[in-house]
Parts: sequence; C-alpha cells; structure tokens
Amino acid sequence: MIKVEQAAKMFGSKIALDDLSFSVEAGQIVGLVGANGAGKSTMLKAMAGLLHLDRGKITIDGKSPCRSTRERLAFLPDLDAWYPWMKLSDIMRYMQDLYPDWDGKKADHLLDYLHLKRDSLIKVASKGTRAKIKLLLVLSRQAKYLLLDEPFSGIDPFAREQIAHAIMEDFLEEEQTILIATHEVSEVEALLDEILFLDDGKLLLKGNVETLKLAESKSLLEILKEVYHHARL
Ligand SMILES: Nc1ncnc2c1ncn2[C@@H]1O[C@H](COP(=O)(O)OP(=O)(O)OP(=O)(O)O)[C@@H](O)[C@H]1O
Repeated sequence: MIKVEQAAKMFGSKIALDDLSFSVEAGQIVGLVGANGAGKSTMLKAMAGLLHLDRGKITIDGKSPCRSTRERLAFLPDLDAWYPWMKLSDIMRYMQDLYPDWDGKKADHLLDYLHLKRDSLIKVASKGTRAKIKLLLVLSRQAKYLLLDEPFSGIDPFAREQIAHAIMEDFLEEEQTILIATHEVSEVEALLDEILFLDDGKLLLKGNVETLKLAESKSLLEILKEVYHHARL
C-alpha cells in the first residue's frame, strides 16, 4: 500500500502540495487528476523518492521512499532526461541492467504491439513515439507500483483508447498498482478504479469511480467540474 500523510511541499512561495493525505491499495488503477499546476507531478516525484517533502510522510509498503522502495516502483517522468543520441535499444539495455525486474519478453511484445522500432533515435522520435516508448519502459518492469505521468499525451486520439485498454487488459499484472497522473479525465475514466482529484495542491475529492458515478448519475468529468467550481466559490 502507498500511504500519504499530510504531505506538504512548497517551491518558493508556491504551494505545490497542501496537506495531502490518502492511501492507494494494491492492485488498483488510480487516476491522479487535476488541472495544470495542481501538484500531480510533484506528488509522483515525492513517491518515487525524487524530491523531499517539506512536511508529512509517504510510505510504500511501510517504508519511506528509498533505494529499496525504488526497486518496487516504476516511474518514468520525462523522456527528455535521456541522452538524445540514444536509441530505444540502448535505453532498453540500460533498463535491463539497472532493474532486475525487467521483463525482456514483455518488452518485445510491447515493441510489436506499439509498432516501435529498436533503432528509433530519441532525438528524432515524434511526441507520440516518445509517449509509446515511455509506456514500454514502464510496463516492461514487473514492479509492484507503476507511476505514470501523462502517459497518453502525444498519442493520437485514434490510437489512444485502443492502446490504453489493451495495455491494462494484456500488459498489466493483476497485483500491479498503477497511478496515472493526467488532466484528461475522459481518456482514463474507463480504466480507473479510484480517483484522486487535486487542485492547487489540495485533495478535493477521493473515491471509487463507479460509486461516485452511480451516486451522482453523472459522468466523472461532470462530477469533477462541479467539485472544482464549488471549491472556487
Ligand atoms: N522545480 C520546481 N520549481 C518551482 N516550482 C515548481 C517546481 N516544480 C513544480 N513547481 C510548481 O509547483 C506547482 C505544481 O506543479 P506540478 O508540476 O506538480 O503540477 P502538475 O499538476 O503536474 O501540472 P501539469 O499538469 O501542468 O504537469 C506548479 O505551480 C509548478 O509551477
């Protein structure tokens, strides 16, 4: 389980995380949703141990983010962090050396499925190709927790839905937990068990997606818009 207790983070005078508390149960697909600047990436980075909170605590299966929890987490924030002269095959080899849970068979399967080429050069890859590479690199690890920051951004809308569904059906292991940070609610709605809705670093809503939709008889986007407007009154 990932547990977040009163997490707070500021960048200068800007509050990125404002006293956030929630937990994520194993085996769930959770949407971390919010407008630009809501604090989604900051939250994922803190979970991945890439930045320290000013206050509060995060535990992953009872441990604070550290080397051993990093091995249970697959997080790929930004492909631009890779060297531009690298090919996809170079990165795959690097990941294989770095992570004992790298699943070569799954990586090969994903290569075919996503129509990616091993010799794709990062610096000339299109935005959509880079998004697919990110998905391949995260989903090829047998990590217990997968943290995806805007995973479908850049993939054209025709392929997006099909890829999202197939990935969840065919490539996600039952016991894996996935956190998807996005501002595009409609695109991930069908995949999600739980939703965490952030605004200005605050948690405005948390709940089971089906329960929320049944209770309100509205789409998830409509529910979130209402919560958002109400919070800003
Ligand atoms: N390294 C940083 N230095 C200064 N401010 C930062 C830094 N990282 C994030 N912020 C600020 O903290 C706030 C939260 O940023 P964050 O990237 O977590 O939001 P987000 O919800 O992921 O947004 P987006 O959907 O646009 O990616 C924003 O106001 C952002 O400008």
